[in-house]
Amino acid sequence: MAALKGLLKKSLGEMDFNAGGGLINWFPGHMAAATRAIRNRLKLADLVIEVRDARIPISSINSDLQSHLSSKRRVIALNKKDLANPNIMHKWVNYFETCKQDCIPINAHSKSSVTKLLELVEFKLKEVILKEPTLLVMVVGVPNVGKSCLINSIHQIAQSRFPGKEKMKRATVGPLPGVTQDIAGFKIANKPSIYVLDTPGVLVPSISDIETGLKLALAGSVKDSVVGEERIAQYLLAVLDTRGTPLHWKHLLNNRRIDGIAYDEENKRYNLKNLKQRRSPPNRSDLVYVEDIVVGVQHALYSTLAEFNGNVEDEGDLENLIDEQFGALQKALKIPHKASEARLMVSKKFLTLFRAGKLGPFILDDVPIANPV
Ligand SMILES: Nc1nc2c(ncn2[C@@H]2O[C@H](COP(=O)(O)OP(=O)(O)OP(=O)(O)O)[C@@H](O)[C@H]2O)c(=O)[nH]1
Repeated sequence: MAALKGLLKKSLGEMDFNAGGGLINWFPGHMAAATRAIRNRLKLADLVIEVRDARIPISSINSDLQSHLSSKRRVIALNKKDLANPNIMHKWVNYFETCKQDCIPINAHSKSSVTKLLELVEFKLKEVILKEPTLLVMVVGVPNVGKSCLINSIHQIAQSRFPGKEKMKRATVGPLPGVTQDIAGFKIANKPSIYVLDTPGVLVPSISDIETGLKLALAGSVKDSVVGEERIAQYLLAVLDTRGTPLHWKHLLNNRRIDGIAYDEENKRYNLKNLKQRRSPPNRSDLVYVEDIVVGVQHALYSTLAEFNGNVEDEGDLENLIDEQFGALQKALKIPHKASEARLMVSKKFLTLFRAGKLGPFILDDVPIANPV
């Protein structure tokens, strides 16, 4: 890991990062104002669903608001669990359990997964509050963690539970008794009535170090243009190499060969002939094409790492390996050799594959030994 950190420092050093944000302008100014607004809105909520990205359960937080959030009734939803490594996810769930913090891995696109989250929310509210006529649940989280998708799924579940009922238009809620505010939400339960507010609170991520910023960028919570796709891709390659991940792909690549994709040593490409013959209907060709690319990318990273004579813990060696991998990826991704912006194009395509989960499930944050959430 020392090599990875050294490499980050070298490649990003000129960006003069410091805890206050340095020269990198990670977020537009108006987001800080949003944090103040959320603080006020949070006062209305009886329970908060804090959505985090399951691939970065700690990096996707707003540390300024953590004390505020943990003092409320809170359920942490680790969203995008379909993109996260289930074995490590299990460790994260244990970790949150040890911290006595309710947490549930979800997929915001899946109705059954969101239903389980709502069951937990109802349970948490009903176990303590029976008399309140109206209870409010607020969804918060940093950008791109899936808040809107979650709220959409909640909306659909609410409609099936209470068909014909209108959205709540007005409710007597607020920090002071008798204060009435216009609030829109979806009813998810009766006795007591529980509503989920239809607008999420967007939290500003806390970026205490460059690696946290890169993890957020990799997960899509920070715009690519802020750090640059090449740096993000370089970071991803460094993580994969130092963890030895591409070496595990050997097994996958072998299985795929059995599936019908044979590697043609002579022409240095995957031969899809058998696969195409066996698979029908023909409109699966797009799928086969993506599969072909993924196999090519995995093979490129596997073979460069397997043949690498250096030490991935050495900063210079790691940098050389990554440079070589950019070249191998360029071939695998079929990017014309002379493309002047080849490295940028490689980075963009490589990141797209990673973000779509095509390179396998991942968790970038390490599970802490202990400590609060
Ligand atoms: N694979 C996967 N993708 C998801 C999941 N939930 C959301 N997404 C995707 O993540 C992206 C961001 O989702 P949004 O719901 O717009 O996220 P948000 O938190 O509302 O984003 P902001 O509006 O930027 O605050 C979209 O492309 C979603 O399709 C999930 O559980 N799994």
